[in-house]
Amino acid sequence: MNAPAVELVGVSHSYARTPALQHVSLSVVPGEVVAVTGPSGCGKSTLLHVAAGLLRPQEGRASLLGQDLHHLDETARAVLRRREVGIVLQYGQLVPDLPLLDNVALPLLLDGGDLAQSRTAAQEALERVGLQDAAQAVPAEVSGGQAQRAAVARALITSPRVLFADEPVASLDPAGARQVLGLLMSAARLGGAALVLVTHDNTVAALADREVRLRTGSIEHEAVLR
Ligand SMILES: Nc1ncnc2c1ncn2[C@@H]1O[C@H](COP(=O)(O)OP(=O)(O)OP(=O)(O)O)[C@@H](O)[C@H]1O
Repeated sequence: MNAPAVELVGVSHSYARTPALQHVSLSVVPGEVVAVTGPSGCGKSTLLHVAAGLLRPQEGRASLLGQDLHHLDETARAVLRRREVGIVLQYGQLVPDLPLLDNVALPLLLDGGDLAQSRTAAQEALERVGLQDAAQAVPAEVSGGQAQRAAVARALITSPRVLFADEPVASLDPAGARQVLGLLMSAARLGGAALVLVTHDNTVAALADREVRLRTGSIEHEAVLR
């Protein structure tokens, strides 16, 4: 059995008085695609933020690639995320002042990558999401769907071992959604990345190996799909 790439054990978290997650445990092995589903407000995004080390839960443990996130300081967590993890959050999260090319190159540049090589890799990544002609546009000059595709290109540029995607195709048309899902799925199926896909869309969830359905912060149902 493969060691889990993503692991949550007994995670609970509340915002002020709103409980968002209660005693959630989940592991995802390399190459596995897990869809996290459930109604609005059930805790999907909170789960993803905890699993990616963006939010420290009040109870329980979260590990990435065998490293307990509780034992890493903020800098070490950021380095682990930058090198090994790709994250696509719900609303793009691009740097407003940078052209898409440099937004996508950023994970390589922050890790000391050569500027020209990083930009070449970013241009190739933009081509894979159909944005080769928008490389010099800043995020405010492109549509929501284009910004979302750029965020996917940025998440994939380091060939991460773990991918988290929060509604990655919600703002895309059917062709764009197929393209982006194809890239994320092949990072898992061919590249061996563990992929956690938050979605409210049953047709997207049906592509996963396993579906984990949340309800009011707890796992209500788990189904092996393939
Ligand atoms: N920053 C925050 N401050 C206060 N409450 C929050 C915060 N973020 C989330 N919540 C609350 O925590 C609960 C879980 O929210 P979360 O965003 O994880 O759910 P979700 O399933 O991802 O929702 P959606 O599908 O609408 O994005 C909800 O009741 C939400 O209102």
